[in-house]
Amino acid sequence: MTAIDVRGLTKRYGPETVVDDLSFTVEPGQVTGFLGPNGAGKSTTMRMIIGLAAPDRGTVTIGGRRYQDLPVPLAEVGALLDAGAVHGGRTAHDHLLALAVSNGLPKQRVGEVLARTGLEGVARRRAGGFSLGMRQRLGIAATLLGDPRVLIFDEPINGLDPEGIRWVRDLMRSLAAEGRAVLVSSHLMSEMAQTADHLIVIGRGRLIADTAVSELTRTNGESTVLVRAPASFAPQLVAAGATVREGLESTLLVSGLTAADIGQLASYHGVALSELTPQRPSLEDAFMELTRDSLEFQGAAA
Ligand SMILES: Nc1ncnc2c1ncn2[C@@H]1O[C@H](COP(=O)(O)OP(=O)(O)OP(=O)(O)O)[C@@H](O)[C@H]1O
Repeated sequence: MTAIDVRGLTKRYGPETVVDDLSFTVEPGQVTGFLGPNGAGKSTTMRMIIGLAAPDRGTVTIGGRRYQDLPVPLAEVGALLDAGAVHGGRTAHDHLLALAVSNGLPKQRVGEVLARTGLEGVARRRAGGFSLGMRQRLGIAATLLGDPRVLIFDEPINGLDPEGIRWVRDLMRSLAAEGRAVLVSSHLMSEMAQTADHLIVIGRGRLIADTAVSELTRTNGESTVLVRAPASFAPQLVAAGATVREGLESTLLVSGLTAADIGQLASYHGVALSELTPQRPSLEDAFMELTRDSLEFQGAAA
């Protein structure tokens, strides 16, 4: 069954429509990346999914039911929208215990989620003194308390160090491998390329793309070819209609011609190529291409 089903979701704040007729589904067993430039409406959409904001139009269901109708919400969906929202005076253990008791969840889950998030050693320390990375782990531990089938994380790697980022990435992947649906927002495309199986891309509240990660990089983004050749070849490429940029270590990054075209051109001019490598467009390139028209502020052309 579809884990999260968003249909025609619309939210206005004053005159602004910040989420605009948005429809998508989040499937179990995979990480779905929720991407968009700042202000695109990702957090607002996530807040509507878990009933923290009311849509002006449209519906959201989790496993076929509205969040408000879930008997024990934490047992169906865990959401981390703001890692800072932890009672600083409580220990990590007591924070989780209070959550478990008030939600009618078994107390032994506290030890289990502390273990899963690597917080056992600091369980008796006050959360107020935690580093950002530890607070993030504690926030994630709370989402796992009810052993939910659906998990929602808003920018979970923001501000983390490389080790913390890797830990969050591995956890998301393992949660999906257990058959859970994982929706994770980010504006870091490179991160999503390594974490997500599927992508929902939005801009100005509207759906821009709903696609497998592999498909997005295949169909979007300008493809380039890395060429290693004598410098005299650059003007010949330009004359043949290519756009040429300088790459690292005296390489040329060529767009507008295929590798086969470049090979033929080199042969025609008697140029010896020592490398000719088509570059796969990065997810970052694909994303920039997709969202170019939906950015609120565009840098002026140099
Ligand atoms: N409670 C609110 N009242 C008024 N405007 C709001 C409110 N919440 C969000 N907005 C506006 O809605 C738009 C979308 O914000 P949202 O936080 O959902 O975007 P986002 O994609 O999560 O962006 P970011 O990556 O910057 O967090 C923004 O223009 C924001 O200023």
